[in-house]
Amino acid sequence: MSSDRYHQHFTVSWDQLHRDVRALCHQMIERDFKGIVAITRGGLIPAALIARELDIRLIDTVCIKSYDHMDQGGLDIMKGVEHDGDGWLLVDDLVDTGKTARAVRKMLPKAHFVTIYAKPDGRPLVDQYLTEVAQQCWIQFPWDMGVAYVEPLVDQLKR
Ligand SMILES: O=P(O)(O)OC[C@H]1O[C@H](OP(=O)(O)OP(=O)(O)O)[C@H](O)[C@@H]1O
Ligand code: HPA
Ligand SMILES: [Mg+2]
Repeated sequence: MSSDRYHQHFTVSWDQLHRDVRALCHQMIERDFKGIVAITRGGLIPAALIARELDIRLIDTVCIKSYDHMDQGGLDIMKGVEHDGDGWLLVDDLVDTGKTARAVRKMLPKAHFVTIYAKPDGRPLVDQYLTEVAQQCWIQFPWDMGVAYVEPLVDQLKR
């Protein structure tokens, strides 16, 4: 499948991401987890921020790749875990089609699965998320962006 399905962008700044992760942590404050399993690579930064808020020191990974930028390919699972996720928090940055989530759910059926952002097709696969984003929207994360000079509007209009 290709990037044709994305018609809009939802740009997330570092600051916005941090606030969104903290808001999700507020909803989990009463819970006690054995540790976090982060789904690489997108889940790593939310996992680190959640670990700090909930004082979790034990962190493992499931290493999996599905996309080359906006192009979805086959699932490449490079590393799993040796348990069923019971008592563990499973973290990814987002769920889109749900293909990644479905595969990880099979590996860790008992984990509490959270993402920061969720699109409608993948939403039923996670236990908790903070913000719903339209299916045709590409979520642009801060680690994929840089700060750039923008020409003043008057100069742009001269060209
Ligand atoms: O619901 P899906 O359609 O499966 O898409 C969601 C997955 O895609 C992205 O990972 P990606 O495979 O791009 O790897 P990355 O985390 O290393 O960027 C994202 O971080 C999720 O893990
Ligand atoms: O909307 C998205 N943004 C970033 N990575 C992704 N991987 C699947 N969907 C997305
Ligand atoms: Mg990912």
